Amino acid sequence: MGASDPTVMTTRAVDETGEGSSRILQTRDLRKEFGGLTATDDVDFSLEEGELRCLIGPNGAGKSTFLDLLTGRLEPTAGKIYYDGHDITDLPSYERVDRGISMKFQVPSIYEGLTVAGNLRIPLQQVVDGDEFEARTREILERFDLLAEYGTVASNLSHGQQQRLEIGMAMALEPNLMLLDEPVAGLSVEETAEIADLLREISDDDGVALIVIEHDIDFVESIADRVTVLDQGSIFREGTVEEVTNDPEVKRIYLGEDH
Ligand SMILES: Nc1ncnc2c1ncn2[C@@H]1O[C@H](COP(=O)(O)OP(=O)(O)OP(=O)(O)O)[C@@H](O)[C@H]1O
Repeated sequence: MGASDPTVMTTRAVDETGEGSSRILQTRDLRKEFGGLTATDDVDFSLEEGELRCLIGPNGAGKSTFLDLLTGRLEPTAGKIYYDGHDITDLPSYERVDRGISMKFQVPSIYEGLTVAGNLRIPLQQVVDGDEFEARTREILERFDLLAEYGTVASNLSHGQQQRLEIGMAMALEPNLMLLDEPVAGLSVEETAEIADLLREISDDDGVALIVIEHDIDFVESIADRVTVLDQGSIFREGTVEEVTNDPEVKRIYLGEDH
């Protein structure tokens, strides 16, 4: 996609009015500089509703910076972010959350001193009335296989359970787009498979679009609809898992020749 491509301009103009596009997210020339370093280099990215996209790339490629721009944790140096047809570039994080963008960061952001149910109540109280509260808490805990841990203090959960709780907390907000930074880092094979199943379900059954940053290429292969490869702040390749993992240039910069 180039800035001079007239079809891109037309699609985006329609998108801004919210008409006729199934894209949940688009960025336009999105740029982030840190001093003299360009971490995000004029990125044009788009994501369809309900799509599960993995973001891969070498260390320092700009993956976390890109996600932080989408969440509003970082302000872009230039460029635009469109969500559901609307320009959200200048919206603060909490308004993005209100509009349906949920985030799960690399470092678990659960409250370790609260019980599992207590953690879930924090996002739930933003969306559910008193009457439904308890039923909805139990429903989510059951779905994320945590009902037996209802009263457990979160610091006593396994790492895999903590990750599931945090994804459950993100889902409690009934998002349309969920952003996850390395959700299976440090998990066992079994725990990783559980998270893979959950993320596929969230995309397939709930119709939530997901962007998942991940280094574990086997995990990427098991979940992604499409993959975006970032390198030096730019989109290097985009395609199906097969297209991307079989690309000799991607193998060279990222996967290693013998993958
Ligand atoms: N707050 C910051 N101040 C200065 N430079 C930063 C800051 N955050 C990131 N960078 C730099 O921006 C570049 C992109 O970093 P980023 O963390 O986005 O990459 P990444 O692809 O997520 O890497 P990794 O896979 O190692 O997490 C790196 O060169 C990094 O050192």
